[in-house]
Amino acid sequence: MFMEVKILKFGGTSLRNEATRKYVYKHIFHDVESFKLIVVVSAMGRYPDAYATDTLLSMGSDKLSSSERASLVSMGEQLSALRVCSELLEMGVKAYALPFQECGIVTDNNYDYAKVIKLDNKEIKSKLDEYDVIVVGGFIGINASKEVTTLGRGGSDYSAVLFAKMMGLSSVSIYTDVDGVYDLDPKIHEFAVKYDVLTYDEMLNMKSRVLHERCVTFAKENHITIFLKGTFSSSSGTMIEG
Ligand SMILES: Nc1ncnc2c1ncn2[C@@H]1O[C@H](COP(=O)(O)OP(=O)(O)O)[C@@H](O)[C@H]1O
Ligand SMILES: N[C@@H](CC(=O)OP(=O)(O)O)C(=O)O
Repeated sequence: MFMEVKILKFGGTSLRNEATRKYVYKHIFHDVESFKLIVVVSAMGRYPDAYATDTLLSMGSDKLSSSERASLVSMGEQLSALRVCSELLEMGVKAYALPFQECGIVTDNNYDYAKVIKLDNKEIKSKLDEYDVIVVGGFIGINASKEVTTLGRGGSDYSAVLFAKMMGLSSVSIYTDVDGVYDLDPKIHEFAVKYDVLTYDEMLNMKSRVLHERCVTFAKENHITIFLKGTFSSSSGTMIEG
């Protein structure tokens, strides 16, 4: 039976521990009924959590080359994908953790803030024929020599829209620890007001860290609607489009 593909991205704050990942799996279980899923994951948690990006960075010397630093830091996303995949398999879901070499996001050699030069869906498409859920680390790409590169801090949001483009999809769902985009950071401002809908330009002008700038710019250029939703909430979130 043909099933449409859907992309869900979960940030590090949603993947921090078993309790938070229970909410992640609720969303996956809901959508896997009707779609084949590409689940884009960030590294689990924040510093000093064991495998968070800044924890990994703190283990590396300044003397590492940028390629070595990309290898080190990408391990957070790789571990996260393998852990989420393992937990899904234990729950009976036909899941596969896509290795970074198969991600199809081909970049230049700027290891810290790589520029995407090609999107190749061959590997992911063939795995989607076989599995119901493909779990893939966000924030990472590969260069022409199949070395790992990174897309810039916070770049997993960008990965989500890159996979949408790669698969010819017109929307992505990005889940985070707040239930939408607000006029001010809702964690700091008690009376912040949530937007139901925003244009790409309104989102870019806010300069908020809730979505990576590269993600919104790419979505705008490629007409990809972003649904920003709360992992721990059932509200409809914020829709970002034209
Ligand atoms: N205008 C805003 N609306 C919503 N969240 C915002 C805003 N400005 C800043 N934030 C912050 O963005 C955070 C989500 O981004 P981030 O920490 O990168 O999450 P994730 O781990 O899901 O990638 C929220 O916890 C919130 O504190
Ligand atoms: N883990 C990377 C990439 C990322 O996008 O993470 P998050 O989705 O948790 O903000 C970082 O911290 O930069």
